[in-house]
Amino acid sequence: MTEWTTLLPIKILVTGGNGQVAHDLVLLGKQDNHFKMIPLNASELDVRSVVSIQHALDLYMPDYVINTAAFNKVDAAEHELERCFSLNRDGVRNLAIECGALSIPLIHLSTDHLFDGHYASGYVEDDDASPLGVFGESKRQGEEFLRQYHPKHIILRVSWIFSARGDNYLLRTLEKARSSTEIEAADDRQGCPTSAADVGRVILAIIKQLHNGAEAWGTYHYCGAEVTTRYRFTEAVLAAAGQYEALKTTSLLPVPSRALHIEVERPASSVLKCKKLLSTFGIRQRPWRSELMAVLRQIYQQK
Ligand SMILES: NC(=O)C1=CN([C@@H]2O[C@H](COP(=O)(O)OP(=O)(O)OC[C@H]3O[C@@H](n4cnc5c(N)ncnc54)[C@H](OP(=O)(O)O)[C@@H]3O)[C@@H](O)[C@H]2O)C=CC1
Ligand SMILES: Cc1cn([C@H]2C[C@H](O)[C@@H](COP(=O)(O)OP(=O)(O)O[C@H]3O[C@@H](C)C(=O)[C@@H](O)[C@H]3O)O2)c(=O)[nH]c1=O
Repeated sequence: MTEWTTLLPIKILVTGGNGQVAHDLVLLGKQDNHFKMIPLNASELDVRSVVSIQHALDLYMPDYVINTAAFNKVDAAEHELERCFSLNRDGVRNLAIECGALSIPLIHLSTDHLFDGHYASGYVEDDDASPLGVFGESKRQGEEFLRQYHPKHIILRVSWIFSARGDNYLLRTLEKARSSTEIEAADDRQGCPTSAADVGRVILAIIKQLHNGAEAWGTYHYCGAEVTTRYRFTEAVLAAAGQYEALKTTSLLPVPSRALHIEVERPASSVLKCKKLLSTFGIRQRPWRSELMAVLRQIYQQK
C-alpha cells in the first residue's frame, strides 16, 4: 500500500460551501497540505440539478465529495416539504448516482433527528430510524438512496451543531441573552452538542484513512462528549459568555419542551453512541465544553 503522505494533495469537493460545517471543515482542510479543498456554494453546485453536479465533477475531478448541503429548518420543513425533500432526499440521490458512476467516494452528513428519542441510553447505527417530523424523514430517505446507489459512501450522523456562524442554538441563545432578562430552556430534551469544527476534524480523519486503503464504508455516529440537556447547555453558554460581556439575562428557567410551543416535537433523547467510529477509525469524542470555549473565543474575537 502506498503511504498517503507521499501522494498529491487529496482533492475534496464540498457541497453547501457556505454552510456552518462546510466553513469550519474547509478552514481545517486548508491548514493541512495533504488536502486541497474545493468548497462550492449552491449557485456553483446545485445538488438538485444533475447537470450542475456533472459539470462540477468534470471540472474539478475530486478524489472525494463531502455533502453538507441540506435543508435544516426543522419546523419550516413541515410546510416546505418540496424544498426539504428536494435537497435532503433528491439531492443526495443525485450525488449518489453521479459520484457512483465515477466511483468517487461520497461522505454525507445526517442527523440524530432520524430517531424518535425513546432510547434514553442512546442510539447505535443499526437502531431503527423512526423520525418525528418531515426533516428527519427527508434525511432518512436521503440515507436510503445513498445506500442504494453508491456503495462507496460514509454516512456520518451528528447532532446539535454549534459554531461561530450560521443559524444555530448557541448564536440564538446569545442573541436572546443580550435582549431578554429571562430565558427558558428545555430540561427534558437530552443530546450531545457538537462543534462544526469537530465535525470537520472527524471527516478529514476518516478521509485520511479511506485514502490509505481502509474499506470501511457505511454509517457512523459522531457527537461531542458528555450527554446534556438543552437547559444545561444553555447554562454553560450563559456562564461562559458572561465572562466576555454583560448579558441582559438574569434568569434561566428549566421548562418542559411542550411549554415552548415548538411546532415539531424534538426527540426526548437523541444521544448518538460513537463506539463504531472509535473501533473502526480510532476516532475519539471530544468534550463539547472545550469546543464551546473555543467557539466563544472566536465569536468575541470577531466582535
Ligand atoms: N445544524 C445542525 O445542528 C445539524 C446538521 N446536520 C447535517 O449536517 C450537514 C451540514 O449542516 P449545516 O452546516 O448546519 O448546514 P447549513 O444550513 O449551515 O448549510 C447548508 C448549506 O446548503 C446550501 N444549500 C442550500 N440549497 C442548496 C442546493 N440546492 N445545492 C447546494 N447547496 C445548497 C445552503 O446554501 P444557502 O445558505 O445559500 O442556502 C447552505 O450553505 C447537513 O446535512 C445537516 O442536515 C446534522 C445534525 C445537526
Ligand atoms: C426556542 C427554544 C427552544 N428550546 C429547545 C427546544 C428544542 O429541543 C430545541 C430546538 O432548538 P433548535 O431549533 O436549535 O434545534 P433543532 O432544530 O431541533 O436543531 C437541530 O437542527 C437539526 C438540523 C439537527 O439535525 C439537530 O441535530 C439539531 O441540532 O431547543 C429551548 O430550550 N428554549 C427555547 O427558547
